[in-house]
Amino acid sequence: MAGHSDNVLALPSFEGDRPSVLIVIAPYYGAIATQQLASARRVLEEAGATHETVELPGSLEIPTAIGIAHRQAEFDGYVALGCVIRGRTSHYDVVVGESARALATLGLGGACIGNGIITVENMEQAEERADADRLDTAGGAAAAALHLIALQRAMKKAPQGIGFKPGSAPRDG
Ligand SMILES: Nc1c(NC[C@H](O)[C@H](O)[C@H](O)CO)[nH]c(=O)[nH]c1=O
Ligand SMILES: CC(=O)[C@@H](O)COP(=O)(O)O
Repeated sequence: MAGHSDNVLALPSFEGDRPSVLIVIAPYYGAIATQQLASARRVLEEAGATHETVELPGSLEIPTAIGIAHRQAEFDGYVALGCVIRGRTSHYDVVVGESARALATLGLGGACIGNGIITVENMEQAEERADADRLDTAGGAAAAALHLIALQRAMKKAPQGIGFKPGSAPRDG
């Protein structure tokens, strides 16, 4: 199960061209991170993807790490895993908001990223979302990355037009 969805998509198949995925995790809460990693790896392996894992101190560093890997390595996609639990100050809003915004910006820039950063009010909510037999948000994030990789590959194979697109020629005058 991935989150609250009642209509989870089937994993894409890659027909021999195995995607390579980098898992970027901030194991801020150890037991939660262990569950997230196991679930994300299970989903990636079910789809035939290869994977590597890097760790960062906190979720705020995850987008920067993915940006570095996207510029300097050859991964097809990325799974961001972390757990942010609200404290007594506004720092929660910074970590949650900025990590989500930065990941979305990287995605719009062409990185295939599944965002599995858990953002919750308390540990009970975190445990429910990290549990592969309950909400399994890490598995859902791995699946999301795989779907984006499959989409990117399908689009690259789509026939490209030659010259101008109909109706796009510059108009006189
Ligand atoms: N409070 C949590 C953090 N805070 C640390 C930040 O993510 C970051 O590492 C720090 O501000 C230095 O840049 N990180 C989490 O992943 N989860 C938290 O609950
Ligand atoms: C998400 C956080 O940064 C938070 O856990 C830090 O706690 P606090 O806001 O009490 O400093």
